[in-house]
Amino acid sequence: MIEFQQVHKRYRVGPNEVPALHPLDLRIETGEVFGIIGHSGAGKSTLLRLINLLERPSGGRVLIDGEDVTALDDERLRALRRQIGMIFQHFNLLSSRTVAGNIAFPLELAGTPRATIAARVAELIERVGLGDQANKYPAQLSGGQKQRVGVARALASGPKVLLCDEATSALDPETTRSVLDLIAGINRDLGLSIVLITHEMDVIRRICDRVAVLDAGHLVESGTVADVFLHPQHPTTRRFVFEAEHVDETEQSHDFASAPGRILRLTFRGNATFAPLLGRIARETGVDYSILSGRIDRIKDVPYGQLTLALVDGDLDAARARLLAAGVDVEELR
Ligand SMILES: Nc1ncnc2c1ncn2[C@@H]1O[C@H](COP(=O)(O)OP(=O)(O)OP(=O)(O)O)[C@@H](O)[C@H]1O
Repeated sequence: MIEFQQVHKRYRVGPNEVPALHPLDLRIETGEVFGIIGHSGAGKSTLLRLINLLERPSGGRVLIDGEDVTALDDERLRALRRQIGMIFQHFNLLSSRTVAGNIAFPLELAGTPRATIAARVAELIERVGLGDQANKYPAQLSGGQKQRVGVARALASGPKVLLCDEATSALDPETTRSVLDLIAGINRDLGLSIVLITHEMDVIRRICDRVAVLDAGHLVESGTVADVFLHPQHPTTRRFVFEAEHVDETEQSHDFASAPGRILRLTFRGNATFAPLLGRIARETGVDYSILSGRIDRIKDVPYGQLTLALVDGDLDAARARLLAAGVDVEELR
């Protein structure tokens, strides 16, 4: 478990101290995929780099499995860093070394015996799906392949935590999906805790269990991805969600203004997404409805549906009560 307790960070710029993170508390559970989302300059990299002490907090404590990492001496800090792998937006591979050589590098630095390195590298190359690329150089690889090397290198010393610093931001959408699937598989198979930072809600939606939203150095919202994604509270979170869904909030409220009756937003999760509820409840309660907007998608592996309806006639309160009883989240928009 990684815990931030009243952690804050200021950078010294010339004679001034500039705040990058205001005091925040955050807990990342062992084995989860935790996402941190925010716009450029929000403090995401700073927060991530406080975990392996690439940055030191200006105040507060960072605990890993109950141990205050800011109090570690150099030797124990080196040991801690071996427990924490990291991958980067621009891969940070050594261009003069092959795929195998890049993956072997941290093991060589740690003084691991040659035979052990060779076996471990072969296993990692298979693990990240680069079986036939071991002797290629980074310049001969695609972006997705380079990031697979980055992942293998980060896993080389058998870490408990993997930090991902905008790991897919330089990749096209299809490659992004395949690298995210690789990371999700590593979390599932090896039980590693994963902390990733991104400015894309789609990345969060695809692989994270929980998410924290940073805005100008403040932690403004956190929770399960389903709760935050389906019911965003803070304006910054709402912007991320609407952006991911290609929804223009102003246009939408204009459309809704001309719809008749009451307006409800229904959120279906899991199996309720595919249940034939609406037609039945409309018939039973005499309510008529028109669909103003809707989507069906997935959050990680769980399907969800979100529909905004304009409801007229019939017994609207009975319809609402039946939806609630069927496990549908109901929000009254008007
Ligand atoms: N080494 C540094 N010295 C001075 N200021 C810094 C330093 N690193 C970051 N900052 C400032 O701290 C704030 C947070 O930066 P940080 O890189 O953590 O944000 P970010 O959310 O990761 O942004 P981006 O997505 O652009 O990388 C920004 O205002 C940035 O300019």
